Amino acid sequence: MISDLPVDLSPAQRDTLDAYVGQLERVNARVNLVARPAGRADLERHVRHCLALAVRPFPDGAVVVDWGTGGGLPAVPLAVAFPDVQVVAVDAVGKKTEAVKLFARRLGLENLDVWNGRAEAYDGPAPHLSVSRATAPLATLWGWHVRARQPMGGQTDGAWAPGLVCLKGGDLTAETADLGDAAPEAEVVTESLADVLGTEWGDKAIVSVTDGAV
Ligand SMILES: C[S@@+](CC[C@H](N)C(=O)[O-])C[C@H]1O[C@@H](n2cnc3c(N)ncnc32)[C@H](O)[C@@H]1O
Repeated sequence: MISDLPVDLSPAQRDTLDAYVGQLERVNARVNLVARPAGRADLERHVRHCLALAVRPFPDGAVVVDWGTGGGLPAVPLAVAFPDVQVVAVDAVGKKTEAVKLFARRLGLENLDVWNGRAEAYDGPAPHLSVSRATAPLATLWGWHVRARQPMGGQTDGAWAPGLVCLKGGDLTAETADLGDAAPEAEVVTESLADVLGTEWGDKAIVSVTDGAV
């Protein structure tokens, strides 16, 4: 069973994540969903990475859009961890969104929807929060979020504030500066994953972007 998760999950949720890893491994053999190597241990590592976003809860009832979900990362792990959140997995590639639809059906994830198309043209359920991993620079992600978002109508103590929460790696100086130029009102907070997942994750971070809108 998948271990060392940065969040407490029930045995049933862990079983679902295990089943997801199995499905991803099988489908990835014919549709390129996750970059190789993509053996079971690699895929479990991707799930662990995505669940770092669960260091803070997403508010119950929130719509959370995952821009550029690929094989469902982080959409699927978040839908498993937060059954009271509606997650929408967005990707431009139809084969990928078809695979994520299959996973949602097979895993019984009723809170996971899928939208196929380019993020720039998204007209699915409006996000209160957006998430993303390895898809686009911060300024682009923030632009997609702001164009599509709806107000949450308040903030939940301890939970992520309405806005963008994404997983990033490497030097973020240029990306953050570009976001500042495009959206001077945006506030960026970067948290090292070393604190969440251990020191070997020190080159990766959770980056959250808000602008005071709730
Ligand atoms: C490197 S993959 C990352 C996939 C997944 N988030 C992960 O962490 O494994 C980037 C994904 O973003 C999608 N993508 C890139 N630009 C996009 C856009 N403008 N609209 C929708 N999807 C996009 C690609 O099709 C691809 O599946």
